[in-house]
Amino acid sequence: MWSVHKFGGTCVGCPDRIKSVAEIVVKDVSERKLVVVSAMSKVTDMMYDLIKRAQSRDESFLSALDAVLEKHTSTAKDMLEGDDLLSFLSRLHDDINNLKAMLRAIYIAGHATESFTDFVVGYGELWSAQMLSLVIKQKGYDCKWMDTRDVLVVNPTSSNQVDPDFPESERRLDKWFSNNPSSIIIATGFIATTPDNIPTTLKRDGSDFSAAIMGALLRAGQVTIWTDVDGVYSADPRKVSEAVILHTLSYQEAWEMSYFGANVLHPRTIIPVMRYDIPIVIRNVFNLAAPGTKICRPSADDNGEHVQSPVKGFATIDNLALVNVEGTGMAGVPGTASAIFSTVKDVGANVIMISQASSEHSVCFAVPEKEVNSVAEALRSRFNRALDAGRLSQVAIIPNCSILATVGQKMASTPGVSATLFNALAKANINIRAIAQGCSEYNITVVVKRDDCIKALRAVHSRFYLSRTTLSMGIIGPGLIGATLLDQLRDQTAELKEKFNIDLRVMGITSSKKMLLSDSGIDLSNWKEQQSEQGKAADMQKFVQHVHGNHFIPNTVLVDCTADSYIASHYYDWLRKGIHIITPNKKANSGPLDQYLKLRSLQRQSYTHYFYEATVGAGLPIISTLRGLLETGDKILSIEGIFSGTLSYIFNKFKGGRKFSEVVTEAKQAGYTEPDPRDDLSGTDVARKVIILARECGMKLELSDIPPESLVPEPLRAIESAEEFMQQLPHFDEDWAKKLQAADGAGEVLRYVGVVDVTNEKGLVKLKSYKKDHPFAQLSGSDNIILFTTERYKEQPLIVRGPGAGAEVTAGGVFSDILRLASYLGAPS
Ligand SMILES: NC(=O)C1=CN([C@@H]2O[C@H](COP(=O)(O)OP(=O)(O)OC[C@H]3O[C@@H](n4cnc5c(N)ncnc54)[C@H](O)[C@@H]3O)[C@@H](O)[C@H]2O)C=CC1
Ligand SMILES: N[C@@H](CC=O)C(=O)O
Ligand code: NA
Repeated sequence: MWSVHKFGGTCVGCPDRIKSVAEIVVKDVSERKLVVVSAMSKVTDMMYDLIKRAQSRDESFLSALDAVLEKHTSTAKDMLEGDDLLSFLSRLHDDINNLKAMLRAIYIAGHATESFTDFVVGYGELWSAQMLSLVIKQKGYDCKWMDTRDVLVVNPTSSNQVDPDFPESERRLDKWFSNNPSSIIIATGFIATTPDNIPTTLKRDGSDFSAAIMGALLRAGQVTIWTDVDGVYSADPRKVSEAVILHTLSYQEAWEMSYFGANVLHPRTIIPVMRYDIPIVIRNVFNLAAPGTKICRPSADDNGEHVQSPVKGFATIDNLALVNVEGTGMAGVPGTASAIFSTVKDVGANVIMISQASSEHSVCFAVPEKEVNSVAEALRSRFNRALDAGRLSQVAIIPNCSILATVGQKMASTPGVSATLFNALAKANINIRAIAQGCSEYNITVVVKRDDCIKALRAVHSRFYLSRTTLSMGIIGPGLIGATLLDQLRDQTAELKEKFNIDLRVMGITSSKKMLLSDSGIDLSNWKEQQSEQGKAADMQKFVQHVHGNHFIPNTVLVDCTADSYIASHYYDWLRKGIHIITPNKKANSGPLDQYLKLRSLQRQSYTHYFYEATVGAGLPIISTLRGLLETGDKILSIEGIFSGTLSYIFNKFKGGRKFSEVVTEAKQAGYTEPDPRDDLSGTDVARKVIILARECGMKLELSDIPPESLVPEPLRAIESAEEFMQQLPHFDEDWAKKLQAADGAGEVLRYVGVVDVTNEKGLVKLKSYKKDHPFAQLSGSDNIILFTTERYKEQPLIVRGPGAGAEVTAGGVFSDILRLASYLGAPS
């Protein structure tokens, strides 16, 4: 059984490499071996350059020819010795003399015919084949070299390609073997002959094609294509760093991948071997340990890939434009498509993909960008009358497009593949301009904006191949909650990556003064030092652009850990850009009603997520509980509770002769208060939470509809800074002591409560006294308690209770929103 190998120009680029190739050949234990070689790297270009110089009557073709001679002489001297060296050099000199004469003729004529050119460039292969065969012979093996022009017969076709004449080539091959019996043959790639014995070449990717034809002629057991990569990747590794080597591909898959720009093999290469089911193996000459990629007929246990995916790989083509021919006069008119595409053919443009909906009102197709204007012009002139009469409404061009092709033989008959694909694109906020899938189902092609292409490629690759959900995160406001969140992320990201395939990368952290940016993810163990040493002046626009513009991660989330309404005013714009938002900041949801409604309606229409569980009850599941009730059809009657961790703490601790101002200071130090504690004491923070829940229930309330009972002493309300307020507060301790005594005397406790009265469409926020056995009186620390009275929970309300403020629980609530987002985006649960 024959084994065929092909080594490209880089594999035989210098003496050492030629020696390693010889080593690989002799180590192949196959009974008989045929090795196809290209010219040494750069030599084919040097040969074309000789012709160019001679044609333009430039005498320097002589010195350029000397350089060719020198390259091969020194290579041969480095590897060969004795008679072998002498015979090679003597033949080389004869060849160079012949070339000199040929080039002189071209110089005189000022022109080179195609066959003359093919003859000249083919010398590179003749020399590399001879040198390799002599190196193998010197190792003590029987080895012959073959000028493939004696064997391989091809017919040129109209499209600058050639069709092999298999029967004639087979006949000539048999004859060649009877004259040159040997178990190792080194054959020239790229070159061939016409049936009239005129030298020709196999045109583009010729040497791979030579190897495939030889494989077919010999009915070889395998054709190995040696190159400088470990095999075929699931996507271009320069664009997708997580791309993996595919162990097997079917012929059709390899064909589709290579058509779509993946550097696999020219599709033509596959045809001859496919006919006889001969596997092609792509291997790395510089990494013999890598098994490579085997292209073959799929076997029953084909899916030895480490991830069982119906999709094998992804490829892209850039620099395309779509042409859309549209109009009501096309439907049901036979010949329209034929007229469109014959016009495109007349322009000589190549149609890369076609899509037509069954309403027949439009035909859309992709062509190379550089050809689109002439295509559109030709169509407008061809359909001039139809356009004038309105039967066609337009011939439109959509420029700057790219194709993303998803390839896999197992996609056929696997429902859900396209849904997953489109879902991954939707989640990365990528708009699809056109779609094509043939009924062979090997390939789903989508057209996207060129600027989106790499992001699209990464989104679908990670969805199918790695099922790893990668999030690019930007943290705004690293104060108490933000910094605690960063600590929690630091401690948990490795585990999330390993166990759940969730890859969280903080690409930026910004305070109001300084921002720290990273291209691959900030090391969270010392972000504070990095921020102070490398931080740049904060600039929200640049920050967002950095975190979102990073194309190597398909999804972006901004985490707003400020209490700033200015930051909240950006949410609309961010969501529109496809950026997900997570926040404990209450300002957006309790701000002006019209802006809130606009934000929610945008979010509901898009695939972008906005989560804010920590805005009410910090980490306690308040928003999610309410959502669960509403979405399952329960009817909320009222929500009542203690919503302020700060006020809960204050009234839990304000007893036994303690001073009011002291307890407030403690709450602030414990991290329960808002950045300005007056937001808590004034009841505004509770009013905001009541508004958030009321709006969640569909009530259209403004913050001004719920005037809270303020606990901020009247004279301190106008004070500028929070610090000064805290200094002045002790002056009012006596007033507070009296209030407390009054309640205590009545056997009651003070509690600051909020009520969402859904039945009467009202909200209420006030300080109330409760009997000491009331559930609200039983709390401790910063506990919140929230009672949901609903149709289903009417007799006994549904109660959520627990600490409702503080760094760890709040950051934990934000973190769990981040993980919810990851799971919405496809992370495993
Ligand atoms: N502390 C708690 O227990 C809870 C807090 N929250 C909310 O969490 C948010 C953060 O609270 P804390 O961390 O306690 O406050 P904090 O004052 O410690 O942190 C806020 C940070 O945001 C920064 N900041 C303000 N404006 C900014 C801007 N325009 N750009 C960048 N950074 C800016 C501040 O400099 C500060 O570092 C607030 O919205 C608060 O309502 C929600 C639930 C509980
Ligand atoms: N300051 C707030 C923090 C949570 O929203 C509170 O005290 O509840
Ligand atoms: Na919550």
